[in-house]
Amino acid sequence: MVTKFSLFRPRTLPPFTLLPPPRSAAKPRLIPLLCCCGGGGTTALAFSTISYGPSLHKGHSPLPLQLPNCPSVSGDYFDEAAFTRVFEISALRVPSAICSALENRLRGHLLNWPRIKNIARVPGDEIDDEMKTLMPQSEPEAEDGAETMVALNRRIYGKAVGDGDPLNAVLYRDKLAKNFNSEGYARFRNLAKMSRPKKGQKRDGGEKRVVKGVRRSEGVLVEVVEVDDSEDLSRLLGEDVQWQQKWRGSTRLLLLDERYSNKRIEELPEAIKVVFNEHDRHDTRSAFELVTCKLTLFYDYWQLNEILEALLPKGMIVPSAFETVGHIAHLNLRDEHLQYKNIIAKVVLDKNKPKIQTVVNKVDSIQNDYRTMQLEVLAGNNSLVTTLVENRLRFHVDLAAVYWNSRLSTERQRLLSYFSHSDVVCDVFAGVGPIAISAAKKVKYVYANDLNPCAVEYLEKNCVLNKLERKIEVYNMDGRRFIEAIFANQETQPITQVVMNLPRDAAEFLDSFKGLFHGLGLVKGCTLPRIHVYGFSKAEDPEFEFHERIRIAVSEVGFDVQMHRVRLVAPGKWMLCASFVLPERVAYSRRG
Ligand SMILES: C[S@@+](CC[C@H](N)C(=O)[O-])C[C@H]1O[C@@H](n2cnc3c(N)ncnc32)[C@H](O)[C@@H]1O
Repeated sequence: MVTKFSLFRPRTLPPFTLLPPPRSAAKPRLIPLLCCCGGGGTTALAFSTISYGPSLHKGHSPLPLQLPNCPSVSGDYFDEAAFTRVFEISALRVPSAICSALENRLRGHLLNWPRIKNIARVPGDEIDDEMKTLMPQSEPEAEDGAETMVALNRRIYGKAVGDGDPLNAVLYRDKLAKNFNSEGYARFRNLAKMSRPKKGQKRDGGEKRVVKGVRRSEGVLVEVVEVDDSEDLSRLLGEDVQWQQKWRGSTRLLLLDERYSNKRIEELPEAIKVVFNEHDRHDTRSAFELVTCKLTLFYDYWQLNEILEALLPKGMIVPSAFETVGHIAHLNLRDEHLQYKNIIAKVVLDKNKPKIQTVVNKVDSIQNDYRTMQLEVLAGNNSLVTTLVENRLRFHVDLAAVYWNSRLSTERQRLLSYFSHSDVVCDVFAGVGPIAISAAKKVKYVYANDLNPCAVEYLEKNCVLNKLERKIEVYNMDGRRFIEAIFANQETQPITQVVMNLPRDAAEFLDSFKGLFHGLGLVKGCTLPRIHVYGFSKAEDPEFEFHERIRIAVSEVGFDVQMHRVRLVAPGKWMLCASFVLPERVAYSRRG
């Protein structure tokens, strides 16, 4: 499987560039653009008009972004915390029961950022179903917060402490202590969370801002920032306890579009105002309110290209693609990337876990006979033995010792489509068996061969793994000898299809077919095999050039060859597949 990212150059947002305005007619706001400078990793603020959506160039950063090319930073390390960005956005806090209906109604006004749900939970106010049955039937008719809690205590425990009078704070605290653990209510897990108020949350002007309600998943955290000027009982009771405030019940946050950040209700669009007015906001028992939220996006949130774009030097092309073989991501880094190879590998690993466990880079081009790759493990575990699935078949592969190329899976499918159930296939360069084993599922019988003993070992394992060992016979020979032996053996079934997938050299093996049928006592006119031979060509007319090589190899000119361009393996270099029926004159010629 090949994971593709489009080739792109890092986006640079020059200060004061005018970008398309946000979706609303509202004026684009100027917000700080965090950028990294080489001067000891300090954060400098530049200003830029912003485009819509989340960006590492927007929001507030608790830490300066340190680039690996900064002199003070090691090329192998970066701090994930530098990718934390905090955005202040507005949200409607609404009763959970009506939240879906409101979401549909306000869709065009809700936050529409990738991978961020526009509904967020506020864990502290969740009520279990069990608890709901104990609650008064209709929320609006409920008593105020204190009375509600006393009533609850009575319903749950019978006679409550201080029965007859509202519980004072000390008694209430005492009661809670018996029923809370660090997670919240021991029995009603979601009811509330016990935590101490965070220090230093005083805002300018003396207002206390309580950050409340937490949801962190996939690198996203939503917190409600509530302006709380009531008596500071939360210090005593825990910040999530709504002591002497309205009892809201279960609520949800509908995150509003970024253009409504820091707006007052009066400034919101009519659609939201109408909804708001339908719910009497002056009713202290109503859960409906406009709140400010802190939306924090962590390293986990950002995508591979966004992280690499920020880490790699300006103007450097971000690595665009990698191949996956089972749990291994296989990079093919350019020279310019090599000094950042560990960082690139770490990000690839982080962003593709758990499927990817190992990241490797090809060290050299394939040059050896067994077509194996020189790989360097850059991140993750060191094992290059993996299992992968192709065409609903499983293959064990040791990338250090055998050839495998997932990019050829489409080509293998194309080839298989030419085979029928009556075919007998001979795979001369079978590797670990992607063609041979897939063919065995469809055709009558397969003879599979490879020169590499390790590939043959895996080929045999894979036959068993796919329960096809009865339909495949495996050989470990040189291709030329194999062709001669398999066609000379009277006991083998007549071969109808021959696959020769060794693009660099396979055409040179075609002379093995010359005179192969001569003297075998076969009747002239019997079915001759169809040969599928692969090759590379850098010629201007690759089909013509490859055809020529085939003609020369078999010393015959007058036969039809069907050509197929498989893929460009390098600029100007095609991999081709030529298919033809072995010409009679070649098959029955006298052997020299
Ligand atoms: C390009 S790989 C193709 C493997 C398999 N068909 C696939 O698609 O994965 C070529 C295979 O030919 C094998 N090979 C190389 N020279 C050979 C030879 N002279 N005789 C037989 N096999 C050879 C290599 O070991 C390698 O597994």
